[in-house]
Amino acid sequence: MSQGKIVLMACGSFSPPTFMHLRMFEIARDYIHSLGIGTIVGGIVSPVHDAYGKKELVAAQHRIAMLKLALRSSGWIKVSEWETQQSGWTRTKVSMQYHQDTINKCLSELNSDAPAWLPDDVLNVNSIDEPDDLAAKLNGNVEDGVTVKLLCGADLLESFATPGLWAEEDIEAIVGRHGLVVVSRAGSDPGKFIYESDALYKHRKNVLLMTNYITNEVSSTVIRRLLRRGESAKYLTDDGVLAYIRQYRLYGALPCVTEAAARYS
Ligand SMILES: Nc1ncnc2c1ncn2[C@@H]1O[C@H](COP(=O)(O)OP(=O)(O)OP(=O)(O)O)[C@@H](O)[C@H]1O
Ligand SMILES: O=C(O)c1ccc[n+]([C@@H]2O[C@H](COP(=O)([O-])O)[C@@H](O)[C@H]2O)c1
Repeated sequence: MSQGKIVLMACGSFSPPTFMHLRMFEIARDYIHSLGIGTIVGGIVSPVHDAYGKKELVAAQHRIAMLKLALRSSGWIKVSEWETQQSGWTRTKVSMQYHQDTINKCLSELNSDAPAWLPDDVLNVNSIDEPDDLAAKLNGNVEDGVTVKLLCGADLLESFATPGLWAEEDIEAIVGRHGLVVVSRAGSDPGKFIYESDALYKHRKNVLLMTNYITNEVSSTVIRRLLRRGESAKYLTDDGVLAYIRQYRLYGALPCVTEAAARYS
C-alpha cells in the first residue's frame, strides 16, 4: 500500500562522510520505488551538533563543507545545517518533526521562504502524484503532505537498546509517527532486534528493512584510520572530501606515502 510522499532523513556525525552514507539513500529510494510503497521526493542529511561530543567529531562547519562536496552531483539529497545551528544537541525526534513541519508549511503556504536544505522536488510534490498515491488518497489511506522518515544503518537501530541513550517516548514517536528505513549488512539480523523490542514490534509496519548485498564495511572510522596512517582512502569517499581533509589538516591526516611516491617517480 502506498505511504504517500516521503523525505528520507539521515542523522549522524558524518566525520567524514563516506560513500556508504550517501549510497544508502540510493538503495532506499530504489527499494521503495520497486515495491510501490511511496514516492521519495527528497533526501536530507542532518549532521549532529558539535555538542554531541563524539570522539573525532570535527567542527560542524567542516562536516557540512565535506557533505556538500560529496553531494554536489546529487539532484535530490540536501544537507541541513539546522541541527548544527541550534544552541546545543537536538534529539532526533525533534529534528525530524522540525524538518517535516517546515516542509509541509512550505507546501501549504505559497509565500513561505523555502530553506536551503529543502530538496528541489519537494515543492513539485503536488504535481507528481502517482496513480497509486491518488487511489490511496481517495480511499483515505494516505495523508496529504510529506512524511519525514529516518534512514539509518542497523547500528543506529541497535543503539535504541543502549541504556539511557534514547528516550522511550522518542523511539515510539520516531517509529510510530514517522517511520524507519533501515539499511543493514548481509549477515546482520535487524528483524530479530525489532522482534525483541516492544516499541519496534508494535510499529513494525512502519519499519522498512533492506539488506544491502553489496559489501559495505566502509565507515568514517575506517577512513580516519587510513588517513592518520598515511595510507590511501581514495574511492572510499569523494576526492573532493579527501582534498578538503588535507587542506584543513583534519583527523591528523598524514601525506599519503604511495601517492607522493607515484608523483615523484
Ligand atoms: N556501511 C554502512 N552501511 C549502512 N549504513 C551505514 C554504514 N555506515 C554508516 N551508516 C549509517 O549512516 C548513519 C550515520 O552514521 P555515522 O555518522 O555514525 O557513520 P559511521 O561511518 O558509522 O561513523 P563512525 O565510524 O565515526 O562511528 C547511521 O545511520 C549509520 O548507521
Ligand atoms: O534523539 C536521541 O535521543 C538520540 C540518541 C542518540 C543518538 N542520536 C542521534 O543519532 C546519531 C548518532 O550518530 P553517530 O555518529 O554517533 O552514529 C546522531 O545524529 C545523534 O543525534 C539521537
